[in-house]
Amino acid sequence: MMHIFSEANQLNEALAQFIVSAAKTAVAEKGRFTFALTGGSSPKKLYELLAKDPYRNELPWKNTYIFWGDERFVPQDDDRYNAKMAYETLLNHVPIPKEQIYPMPYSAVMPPEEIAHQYESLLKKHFGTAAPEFDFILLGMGDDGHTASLFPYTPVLQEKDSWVSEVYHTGQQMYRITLTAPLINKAKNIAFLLFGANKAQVLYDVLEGEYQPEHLPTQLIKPKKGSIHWFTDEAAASKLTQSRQEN
Ligand SMILES: O=C1O[C@H](COP(=O)(O)O)[C@@H](O)[C@H](O)[C@H]1O
Repeated sequence: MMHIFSEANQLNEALAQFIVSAAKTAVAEKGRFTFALTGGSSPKKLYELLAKDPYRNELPWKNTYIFWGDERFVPQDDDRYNAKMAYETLLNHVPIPKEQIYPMPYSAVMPPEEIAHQYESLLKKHFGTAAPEFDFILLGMGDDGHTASLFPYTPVLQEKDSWVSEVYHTGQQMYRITLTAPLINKAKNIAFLLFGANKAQVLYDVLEGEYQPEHLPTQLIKPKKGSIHWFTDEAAASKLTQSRQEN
């Protein structure tokens, strides 16, 4: 479903309300809300908004468990570390028990494969060995069609069994850790957040172009039972056909 707004503020408010509603539903049904955050620049204002009332007050922090969809394999104090921004804008300002926050760790001595295995074990401990179903996964999308750290033409796109994987980004010469598409697709709610004219062509290609997930990994995101929501501004949605904008 598309949610298109003329202004970034309206978009962030609508997404914040949607998150609150999903969180309340999850807590009412199961007593907890499992929420995977995204990195990149797009969610910064949303996180700042969630850290303020009324959202801060309305979110069930004591029953909320925070995870990440992906992480850059850099030290925790590096500005590129996705969790750093989330702590600074949101998590340091809300009454969530610290032990309910699970950033993807970095280690200078352990290889990224090992960290990916550790994070998968952590998810198994948390969700049990059956298919983990996040209540909410927030995602962004890069200009190249990647989402989380599912980058074009990387082996992780073929992953069928693992829930978490390392991936090497040759351009950035950096390892990343990412949830895999099969795991993301088990989520109850998936919301993409994107802004700006620079995302217009790729959004059109992903939603209305040929299915070529090796080139546009975001096309792999097709929830099995859950729902997918696209929160965008008018600039990002500007190349979509009218009928798509209305769906
Ligand atoms: O590198 C990343 O980029 C994407 C998109 O980021 P944005 O700055 O264009 O919003 C993000 O979804 C991902 O989590 C992050 O690691």
